[in-house]
Amino acid sequence: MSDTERKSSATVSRRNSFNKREAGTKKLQPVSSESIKILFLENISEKAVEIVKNAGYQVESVSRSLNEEELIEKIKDVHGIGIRSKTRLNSRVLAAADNLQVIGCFCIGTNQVDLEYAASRGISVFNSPFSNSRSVAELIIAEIIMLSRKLGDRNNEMHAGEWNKVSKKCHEIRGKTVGIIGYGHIGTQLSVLAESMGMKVIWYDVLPLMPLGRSKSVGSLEELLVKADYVTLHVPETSETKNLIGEDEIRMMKKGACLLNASRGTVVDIKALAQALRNGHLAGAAVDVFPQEPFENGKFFESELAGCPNTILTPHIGGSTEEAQRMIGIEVASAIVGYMNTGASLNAVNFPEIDLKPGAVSDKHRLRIVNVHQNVPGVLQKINSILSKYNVDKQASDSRGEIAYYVADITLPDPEDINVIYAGISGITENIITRVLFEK
Ligand SMILES: O=C(O)[C@H](O)COP(=O)(O)O
Repeated sequence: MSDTERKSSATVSRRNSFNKREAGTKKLQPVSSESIKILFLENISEKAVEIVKNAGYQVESVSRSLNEEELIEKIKDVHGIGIRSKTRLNSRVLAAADNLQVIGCFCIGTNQVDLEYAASRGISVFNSPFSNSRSVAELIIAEIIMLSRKLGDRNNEMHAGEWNKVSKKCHEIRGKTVGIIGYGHIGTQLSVLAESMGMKVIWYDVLPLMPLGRSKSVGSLEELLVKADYVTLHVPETSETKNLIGEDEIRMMKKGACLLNASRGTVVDIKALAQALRNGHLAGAAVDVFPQEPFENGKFFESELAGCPNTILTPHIGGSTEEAQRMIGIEVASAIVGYMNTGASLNAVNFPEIDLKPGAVSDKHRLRIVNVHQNVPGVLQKINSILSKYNVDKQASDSRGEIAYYVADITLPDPEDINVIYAGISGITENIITRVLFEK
């Protein structure tokens, strides 16, 4: 659908619904909530499904991720999509999404989405920056103990019928040093848990941050690698973190140290890690994330790490607990509904942030204009000249990079005027998306 077709079909549906509006109604919402289509992939929690259904939207939930071609087909007519870490929303996929207005990443990471391209198309992206951090931190604590007691190997042996009672090279974690790379939501949770179990905590972050408890920041990654008995990664996937831990960094680690990665698969050079485990430089590793991960459960998985000594491999389950998924479901689904119904972009990761509170309830024809436009001089003047005939109750605008976001509440003497306003604003050359929301 071309931009012109997109605009005109929206005008028609909005006009029809506006005429059906009942007097004395109070909540902002899109023209016709029931025509909004949301696609959820990767087994997003039932709680999230419930929230978007309660908003009146249509929702389709698929338990797996989709590949690029499948996505291009499926994303065509949806207004919102919910994904987790596996689904790649690159510019080719997003270019096919004619109606898409909002993306919900039901996880922490947003590296799987081309955020800048999404913004340039007026699509806002939300995530859940901390709801699964406790689950990841608990997994790391469990794995530190498992590695220090070589539980993975003992478990495998027992299942294979071999009794192997040993204490050599098995240790308590009390008094040992854990080195946390990335002191964000997960790193700090882990810091507190590890310290409460008697571990010494050192950490390294590119930002100056407040150390929790008795933890200490170190001046460089190298210093952390040299000092820690357990090195654990909690960084996002960026160009700076790609292969952050390679052959040289592994060599710097203490002989007999362990490496844990529950961040992103690209952060560790898997080949170098496998080699260090096989030649005994490292005593163990726990890896939850991989450069290539299967799209769905039950698929074949292979890695050079398979069969390495004292190596725990898990299928990207750091955040996979009922508690985390429920919390993430509530947080991100509410952000999607908030954005669709009121235009609130607070905490969006790629968008200017506006959260315009609706004014006192009125029995007049009040509506909200939500507009994304190119961030160039003169656009606000054009919008305001279109709105100058009407009473603008409130307005707000903000910009981020190449896009600007504008939200205004206006009162109309004649409901039919909405068509003039909509056509005017969406017809501005710099317009990216214009939406109209009603108090119903
Ligand atoms: O980004 C995250 O929050 C974690 O990697 C978990 O991702 P998941 O929701 O795909 O398990």
